[in-house]
Amino acid sequence: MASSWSQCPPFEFSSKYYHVAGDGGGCVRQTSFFGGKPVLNQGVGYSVILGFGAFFAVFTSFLVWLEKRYVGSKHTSEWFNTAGRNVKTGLIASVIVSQWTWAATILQSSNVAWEYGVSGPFWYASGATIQACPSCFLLLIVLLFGIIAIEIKRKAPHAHTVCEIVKARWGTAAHIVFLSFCFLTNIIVTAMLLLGGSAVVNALTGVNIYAASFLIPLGVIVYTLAGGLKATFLASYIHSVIVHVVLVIFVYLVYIASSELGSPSIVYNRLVELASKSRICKEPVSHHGQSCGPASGNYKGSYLTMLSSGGLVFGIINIVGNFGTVFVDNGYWVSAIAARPSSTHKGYLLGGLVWFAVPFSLATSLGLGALALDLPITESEASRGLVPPATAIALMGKGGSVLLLTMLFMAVTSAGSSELIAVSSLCTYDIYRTYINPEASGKKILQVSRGVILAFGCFMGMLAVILNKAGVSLGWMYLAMGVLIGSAVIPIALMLLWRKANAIGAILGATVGCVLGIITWLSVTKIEYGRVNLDTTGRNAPMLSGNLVSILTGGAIHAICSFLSPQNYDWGTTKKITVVEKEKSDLPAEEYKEEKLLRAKAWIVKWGVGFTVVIVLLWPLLTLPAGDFSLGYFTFWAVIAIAWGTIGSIAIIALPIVESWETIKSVILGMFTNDRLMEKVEEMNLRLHTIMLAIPESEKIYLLEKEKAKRKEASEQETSFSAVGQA
Ligand SMILES: NC(N)=O
Repeated sequence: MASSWSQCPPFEFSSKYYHVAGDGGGCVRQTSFFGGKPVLNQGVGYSVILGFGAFFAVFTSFLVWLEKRYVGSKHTSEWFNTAGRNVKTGLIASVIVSQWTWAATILQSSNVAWEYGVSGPFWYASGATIQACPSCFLLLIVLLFGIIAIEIKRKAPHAHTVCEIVKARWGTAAHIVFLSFCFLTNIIVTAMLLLGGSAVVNALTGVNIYAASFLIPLGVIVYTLAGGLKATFLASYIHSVIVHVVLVIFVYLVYIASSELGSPSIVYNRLVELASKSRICKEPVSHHGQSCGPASGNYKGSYLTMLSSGGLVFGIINIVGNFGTVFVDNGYWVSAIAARPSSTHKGYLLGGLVWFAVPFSLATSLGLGALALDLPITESEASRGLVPPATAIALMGKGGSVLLLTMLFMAVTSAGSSELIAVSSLCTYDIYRTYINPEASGKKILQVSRGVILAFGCFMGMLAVILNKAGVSLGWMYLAMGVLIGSAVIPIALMLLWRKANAIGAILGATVGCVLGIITWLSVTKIEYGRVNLDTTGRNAPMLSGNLVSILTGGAIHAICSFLSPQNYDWGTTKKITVVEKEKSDLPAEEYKEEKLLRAKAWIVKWGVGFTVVIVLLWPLLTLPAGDFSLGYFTFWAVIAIAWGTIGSIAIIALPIVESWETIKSVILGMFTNDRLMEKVEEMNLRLHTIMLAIPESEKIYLLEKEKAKRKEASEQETSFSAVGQA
């Protein structure tokens, strides 16, 4: 393990990233990993963006058509925007996973692993509060939203969006305020998707970053336009499958199969060696912003510890921002609305547990892998999300970059299509139907929904171009999101959970909390660093204070106002929100029964709290005595990452197929045989027979009509014969 630091390269395994200076001036590290040179050619980049885009546009539209043709679903505006409120557990879980898997989930999680070591992926996946209790809040956020999802079914069963519920409960002023926060959330999430997506496509293939920003949303617009929410759900499943297959490949590569790493003990030994205090990190053996030597702010400078102050600060910022992007993103409300009431809670729990593996297992592999390979990644490359592509290239060459590109494309497009639907339903139901045309027909609603998808899709591209031009990075946006939208989280959650919560408190909490959060963020930046720019505002201290002030003051103001003047609301008006097209539902009425929904709520609270205690208390508490991990402890950690990734992937791939087997069978039968048609004819016969039994005259009328039709036919034949005879 003892290396001679004066020799070049300092480590045999990373020799390709070092060279001896021509003037004999010693060892020089490569100044960056990518060095502006793409690994793949532009043709591959355009093929992935346009090829996958076109494939998904055609394939998903075809699946939706098959469902219409052989399963008999009617494509009304309600179906377009709520998928019939009948989506089952497995598909809901897969939707939650793909909707919640952003470019940042793949890229930023590995960035924090590269910065803080093992705590980074855990903090990303779980979010955290205090060092003594590095908790599982991100998972908790999804679990908590599971409770909200059940409350929607109980208290606003016909709602289409979160803002419809706000208006029904708190009136127009609150509606306008929360509509603005919801749009802001969609814009922030969309911006992050395209910033991460375009940066990686550009770094790996050299495709122009602005062209990538415009072309990535193209395929998504087409299939979302064609099939609405159901299309995004079907595409989400396929995207989830691809993301999880690639995830498992990378995890196994780093810890089992790769010739460069290939076992937890190699990764462990390398991480110990790289963080050694005796390592020389001066120019030009290493450059400013590259990882070298002990990790600052970590216990004993180790990458193998949960005791990391940087990780802790990131964790707190993470929890605030992610509360915002779940609770204030209409996309999650739309998914909850689309879920079959008996599937909602299980779908959210399963989705939350499976999603945990994406940042945790992937970043424990690719993020730590980047460190263990001593890659010369720079701070700027890491902030743009380029840690995982660097590791993928180092381990697998071009194949790795194609896999990573594919995985990222899936994440960006599936989360992007969910954002399209989220914005489209807000514009359609909360602006058009509420303020412009309250009597709008289903057909008109469908037209407006599609128009908004097209418009917002184009806006997505322009937004990414503007942000890229302004130099905003994925990492900066990820940390800033909680400052901007955190203040709306508690008021929006209390809307369905607390009868005393009043309108004025909600409005003041969200707006004043946001303004105070921004003032604090910028003031701390000015005081700490003397100047306010993208670099200084993106540092940990200002982001931490801005995020905390925003969410806490938002909640405190709302709570104080509501205690002073409680609304004592009974959810009467939210229950009266109406659907546009009343149609026969396939759901049995008992799906909406109060006792059943209360049982579901008790279930999600029990299991949500159970899982949270395990991950919030047991898991982190067990890491405290470990301090700087031993080899055995790290091996156990890596095994958890591998197992969680593998089991989660199997569950999310298999369950939707098992649950929808009857529908799949029915489509296949319908496509290749007449069995389905015959089944339908038999069912119609049975229905007619039942009607005739119930209304005896109907049989007499039917026989008379039949006789009349026969006589008519005979007389027509006679006329035509005599015409032929005369001729
Ligand atoms: N969805 C997130 N925070 O990756």
